[in-house]
This record gives sequence, structure tokens and C-alpha cells, in this order.
Amino acid sequence: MTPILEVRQLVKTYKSLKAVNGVSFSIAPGICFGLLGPNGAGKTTTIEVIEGILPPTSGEILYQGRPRSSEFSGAIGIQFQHTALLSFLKVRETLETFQRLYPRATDTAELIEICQLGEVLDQYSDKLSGGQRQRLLLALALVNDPALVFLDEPSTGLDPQARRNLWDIVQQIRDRGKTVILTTHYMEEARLLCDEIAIMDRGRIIEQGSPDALIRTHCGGTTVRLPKQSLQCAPDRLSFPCRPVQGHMEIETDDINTCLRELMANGVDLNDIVVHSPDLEDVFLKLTGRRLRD
Ligand SMILES: Nc1ncnc2c1ncn2[C@@H]1O[C@H](COP(=O)(O)OP(=O)(O)OP(=O)(O)O)[C@@H](O)[C@H]1O
Repeated sequence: MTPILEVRQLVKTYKSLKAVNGVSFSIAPGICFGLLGPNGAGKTTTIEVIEGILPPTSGEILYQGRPRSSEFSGAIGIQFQHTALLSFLKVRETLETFQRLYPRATDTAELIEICQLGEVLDQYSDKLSGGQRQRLLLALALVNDPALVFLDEPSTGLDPQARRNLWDIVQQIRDRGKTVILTTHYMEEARLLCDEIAIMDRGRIIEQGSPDALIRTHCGGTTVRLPKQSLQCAPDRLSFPCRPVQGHMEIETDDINTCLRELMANGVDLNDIVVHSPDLEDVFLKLTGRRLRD
């Protein structure tokens, strides 16, 4: 199947800084693709070049197998990190104003339903909560019924409830057959929403794949941490390697059920243990030696 988007050896330089330094990836239609990386990794620059907002220094961008034409801007929807909304327009008027800009527009009722805007239609757009504002910006990104939707840090600044709400909406957009490209520095967001991610650091893609595959490839099994004194047998009597780490004992296992049964049989109170399943933060740490959010 032809990728909906293909990026080849993209470079974007600001004076001596290579903000994007030879980035290549391709995206199959209908998936949610994430660029995950810390602040300054080059995620926003990458998508702004793809969107056509910034010119590339070099590299190639293909949409449906061909260089982007003048129709590209009509086929995409963009939710910006910062968009100035017109404060004298209510939500409904804002939607209608944007709809009039396009020859083909998504039905208003559908936009309102997907983006859960029913209760704020008569509110002025500068009087919205952070979550409501993000949902309106998302609706504006969908107004032209785009095939490809760009979301730049869609949940930054939202409280946990509003973030979950937004994630539901992004999943719905993808379920309606649209291709979504999002940037994020939240690993939970990338794990939950993305079928595939490219991990960016310092202008480069350092790894790419499905979140689960990346975790499987780069991280061991689940880690169980227990206080030293809680084990009532010698650690080498266990069938799992159990080693001292920073004043605790640590076990890494692919078989958590057997491991926990064995610990209980050896007197360990499960209330005292901490179980950690590897996540994308661990992948980033393994690859770079740094945390995603330093
Ligand atoms: N207009 C500009 N002029 C000069 N440098 C820039 C410009 N825009 C971005 N940069 C630099 O390019 C690098 C990549 O920035 P970019 O915004 O793409 O990163 P990001 O991964 O999206 O980070 P964030 O999550 O903070 O938005 C950073 O070092 C940034 O300071």
C-alpha cells in the first residue's frame, strides 16, 4: 500500500543549529503516528516543514507517493500548539466561519459531536476552559474533512480528566479512517494513541516501531523490588535472579505470576513490593541515558 506520507532525509537548519537532521519515515494510511521526544528534539519543526509552514533546508516529502501539490494544504488539518481564536466569536460562529473557508466542509453536527462541543456552542471562544479550547482547536483542524490530521502536543497543559477526554476524541478521529500525526513528550499519550512512533532526540530519529515492540526490544521484563529483610530465604534459593540494588532486592522477570507466587511462598508480604512494567520512558532512557522529561 502506498504510504499516505513519506519523508526522506529531511533537514532543517537554523543558522548553525540542525533542528532536524536527516529524518526519514513513512506513514501507512489510517494509523496514528507519533513523534515522541523531549523538548527541543525537533518534533514541531519536523511537522511544520511537512505541513508546508516552514521550508525545508533539504529532503523530500511525498504525499500519497507524489511531491506535495497545491492540493495538499486542502487535504490536511492542523491543530496548532498556539492559535489565536477570535474573542468576539462564539464557538458555533467560530466553527461556521472556518467552514466557509473551504469548498468541502465536515458537517457541523458531526464536528460538535466528535469534539464534544454541544454544551459550549454559545460561549465566547476566549471564555473556554483549557480542555474546551483544545477541543475547539481540534474541531477546527477537522473542519475541511482532512485525510491527514496534525496534532502538535495536543494535550499539553490539560488536567488529567481533560487529557483523557482529548485522547478519546483522537481515537475516534483515527477510528473514522483518518491518518493522525501527533507530537508529544508524554509517553502515556504515545503508548495509548499511537500505532507507531518515531522517537526523536536532538534532531534525529533514534528508534521507530510500535510502542509495544519498542518496549519488548529494548527493555527486559517486569521489575519487582522488595525490601531486603522481607525475603525469608537466601536470594539464590529463588528460581529468579534476585540482586541487591540501592538498598533493595530486585528481580527482573517475564513471568510475574510465578514470581509473585514464589515470593509469597518465601514469606514476602506483597504490600511491601513495587512492581514496574517497562514503558517508553525506559526505552528512551536505555537509548539515550537520559529521561524524556528532564
Ligand atoms: N525559529 C527558530 N529559530 C531558531 N531556532 C529554532 C527555531 N525554532 C526552533 N528552533 C530550535 O530548534 C530545535 C528544535 O525545536 P522544536 O520546537 O522543533 O522542538 P520540539 O521537539 O518540538 O520541542 P517542544 O516539545 O519544546 O516543542 C530547538 O533547539 C529550538 O530551540
